[in-house]
Amino acid sequence: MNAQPDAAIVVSNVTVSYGAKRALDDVSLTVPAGASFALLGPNGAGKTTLISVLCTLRRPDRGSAAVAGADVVRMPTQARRSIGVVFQDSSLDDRLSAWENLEFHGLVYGMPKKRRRTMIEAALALVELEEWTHDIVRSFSGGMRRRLEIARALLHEPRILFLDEPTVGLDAQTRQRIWQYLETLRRERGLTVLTTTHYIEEVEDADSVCIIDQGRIIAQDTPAALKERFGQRWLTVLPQDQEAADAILASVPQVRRLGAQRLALPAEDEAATDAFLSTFRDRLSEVRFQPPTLESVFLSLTGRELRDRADGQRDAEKAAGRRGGQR
Ligand SMILES: Nc1ncnc2c1ncn2[C@@H]1O[C@H](COP(=O)(O)OP(=O)(O)OP(=O)(O)O)[C@@H](O)[C@H]1O
Repeated sequence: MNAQPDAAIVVSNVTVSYGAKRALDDVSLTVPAGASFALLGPNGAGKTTLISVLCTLRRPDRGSAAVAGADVVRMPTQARRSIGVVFQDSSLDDRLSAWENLEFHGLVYGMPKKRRRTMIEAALALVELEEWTHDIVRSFSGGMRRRLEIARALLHEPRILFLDEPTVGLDAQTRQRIWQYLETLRRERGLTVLTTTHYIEEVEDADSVCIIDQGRIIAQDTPAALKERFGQRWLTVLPQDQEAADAILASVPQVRRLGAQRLALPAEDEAATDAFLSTFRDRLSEVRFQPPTLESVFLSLTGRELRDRADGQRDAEKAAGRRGGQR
């Protein structure tokens, strides 16, 4: 692997399989130091697997990866010291208080007592949990737990922070707050932040977005450049009934299904769009033009919507499993 001095993360041709299932297929990417980098992809794309490799939890079958200049296979201890991780599923001990959870983490990292104390206080202040310092985590809401996990991930002052779907199942306000903490950290401490998500709206402000699908990277650039290159205007329609949907699908080859009921067709060709609407308008109960979005980038690249119907259900299940009460 070529050393890249200003790169926080370098992944080179990484392949990982679980039995016959190839979760990552020849993945390469570079994340500059201090960047906010979003890994965007549907369920099962390989996002968690990539984070596991970068966190030294899973050895790649092929290829190599380095964080803050430390190869994750050859120098795992050094690699671990430079990263903080917020896993998809909560790994807090909910029988302990917020302070005790952080104290335990500080001990694991061999932080001396005085520094532990200072850092715990600072981390709890950052995520606005000082008031709940000595409360038992079991009584915390989903949002409070996530904030505490972020505080814990930062305790040993890592240079890189990995967050695997940090806002799944949280309400919009809490999600926004979490992104604010991360942005502050990045600006003030030069932290590199790699986040996985399937919430498109959350990656609009990232420096770089990497779209991953079925274990392969299919595009990587700034959100604006991705939209410019791959984004299309789409016309999405809701046929009045199944018969109308079947008629459209049979006669317009470029139409794609969107979820269970809606159909979409590229709207770049005005004449073709007008012809479509004059033929089918009476059989449609909803017509919408969509400007280029990252969602349309994903659709153009894969022929599928990023957020399928199962997602909402999955988010709700995750949230239910995670939430200890609402505050
Ligand atoms: N321990 C495992 N054993 C077998 N297959 C696995 C294992 N972990 C992941 N996979 C499979 O590897 C693929 C990639 O999974 P991964 O969890 O990395 O995706 P993801 O993008 O993080 O999805 P999600 O958002 O659902 O977590 C999926 O097809 C998944 O079913």
